[in-house]
Amino acid sequence: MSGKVIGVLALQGAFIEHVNHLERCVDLNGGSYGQAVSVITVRTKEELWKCDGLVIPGGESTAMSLIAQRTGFYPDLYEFVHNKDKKIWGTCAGLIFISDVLANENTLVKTLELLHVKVKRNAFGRQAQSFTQECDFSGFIPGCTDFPATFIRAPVIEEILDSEDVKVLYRLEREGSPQNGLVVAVKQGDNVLATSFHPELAETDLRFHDWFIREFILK
Ligand SMILES: NC(=O)CC[C@H](N)C(=O)O
Repeated sequence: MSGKVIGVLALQGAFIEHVNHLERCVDLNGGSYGQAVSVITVRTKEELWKCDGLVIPGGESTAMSLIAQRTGFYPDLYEFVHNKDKKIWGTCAGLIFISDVLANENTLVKTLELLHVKVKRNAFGRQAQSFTQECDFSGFIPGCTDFPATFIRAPVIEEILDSEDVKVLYRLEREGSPQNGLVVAVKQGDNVLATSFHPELAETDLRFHDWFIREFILK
């Protein structure tokens, strides 16, 4: 099949927002992608193996992990994300689900052991402590100085376990945060991206998803 296929894992959580954002990118910018890009939801292994990349959305990592195990989907997911030719992006619960080690609340989450980091779940507190903060991502997304990043019961990356392979993309500064900020976006090798926040909730702002398509899917 010609062109690239992006899958959005649809077992649980905020997958439809990712699908909408990716489809809008293709509608608006597809002409400059140089090849066809299509977007599908993924619930089965047949759908999964059609994909060149997989977005693992926010939601509840406990539920996502349990559903993957109970439906027998976990082994294929594990194999897929560990294939270095596949481009993987975990947001929020998705970040938790792909990480190696959880610092807390870890009993019910069997992770995919892909991203070499230690993650703290619900690092900013409960739902009521959710927030949107304008972030300067121009260090990795050219010209993107003012992205509205939404954090909902978000995790933070407490420790990078393999500093050769994992590069910090963004450190968030919040009141009370350590001097050099909280790690909320990383890249591992050239095929894995993880963000604590939800770019798919930035209503009309497609810059993050467009960057993901160009820098990961099309490379
Ligand atoms: N918005 C989210 O994805 C929240 C993640 C959730 N707190 C978890 O631990 O899985």
